[in-house]
Amino acid sequence: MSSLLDAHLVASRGAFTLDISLRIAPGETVALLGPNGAGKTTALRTLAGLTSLSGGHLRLGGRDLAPLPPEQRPIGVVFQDYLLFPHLTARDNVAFGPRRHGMDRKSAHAVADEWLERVGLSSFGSRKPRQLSGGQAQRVALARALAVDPVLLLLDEPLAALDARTRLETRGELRRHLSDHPGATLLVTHDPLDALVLADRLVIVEQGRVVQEGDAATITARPRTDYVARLVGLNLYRGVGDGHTVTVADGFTLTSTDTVSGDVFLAFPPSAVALHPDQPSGSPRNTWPATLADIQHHGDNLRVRLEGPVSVSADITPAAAAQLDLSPGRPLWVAVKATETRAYPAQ
Ligand SMILES: Nc1ncnc2c1ncn2[C@@H]1O[C@H](COP(=O)(O)OP(=O)(O)OP(=O)(O)O)[C@@H](O)[C@H]1O
Repeated sequence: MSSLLDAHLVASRGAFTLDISLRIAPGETVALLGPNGAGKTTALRTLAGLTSLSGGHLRLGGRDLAPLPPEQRPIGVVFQDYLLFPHLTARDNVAFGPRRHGMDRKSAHAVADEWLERVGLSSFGSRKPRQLSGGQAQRVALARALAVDPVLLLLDEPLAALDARTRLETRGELRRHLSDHPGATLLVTHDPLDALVLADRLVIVEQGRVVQEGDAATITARPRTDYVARLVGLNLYRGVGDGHTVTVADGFTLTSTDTVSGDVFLAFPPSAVALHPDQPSGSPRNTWPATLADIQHHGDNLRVRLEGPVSVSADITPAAAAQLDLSPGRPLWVAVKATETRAYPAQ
């Protein structure tokens, strides 16, 4: 599909340099994920025109946006700090965009009322921002960004301020809107669930560069950095492959049913790891001795971190934990079936 947004964003903020390419097709939602300080907000700011480009290009629907000031860009923005006009009511905040695009007051209010209803705030239209909770203000900001039918919609952690229940509802609501939205959408989020539910494609940035992009299934199956592996909850190792074995640390090899060679990654989920008090015998599995370093709750299970020739996370049930008598420093044996690992080229 041809791109609606075609951008190569190069910009500096202090010592930090952003240099990423982004393409988004009409109707497509792309999630931009990355650790703190990766450059996500800087990317949004360059798209919105709040930080200028020092290189690259920025085209939306074939039109060069780079020379345009923020207010002339056909872009709707919800920033993390969702600045609303403090002196305007919620309704007038949402009506502001349509009014600025030349709509008469009555029609703009009708559009605003419709959007306020969609975000569940129809009875809050006459309130000023200071009379709204953070979550309500965020939803007004969302309504305000959507009310102008933007060609490019930018969402910076749009659900972060909402409580769990409202977040669930609003996420579903947002998903419905995004699937109707003919424009391009860029969503910045720390929440992998938001990304998986809302986005068609993920772009992962670290230190101002794209480290991985693709659909959720591809990224989940084949993470390429520690950050991505943690994000999708996998153990990830880089090593040298030779047939079914991958040397991931000095003299330490793991076995996979995949066939690989050269520079490769090997990944498996914490649920694929079994822990034993003694060396397991007989089965053709990856086994090694390790020491328990940390235990945390993870849903109904426990996630255990072990140190050894490589560090590894394991998910175990509370019952198994009780049997193993887990305490920090406890020596254990780790076992991972070769069939549960995935090995794939790093390049
Ligand atoms: N005004 C500024 N002056 C100098 N450096 C800045 C400025 N704003 C941001 N930076 C730096 O730019 C880098 C990228 O910041 P940015 O806010 O884009 O990251 P982010 O991915 O959005 O992070 P977070 O997830 O924490 O919001 C960081 O190293 C940050 O310290």
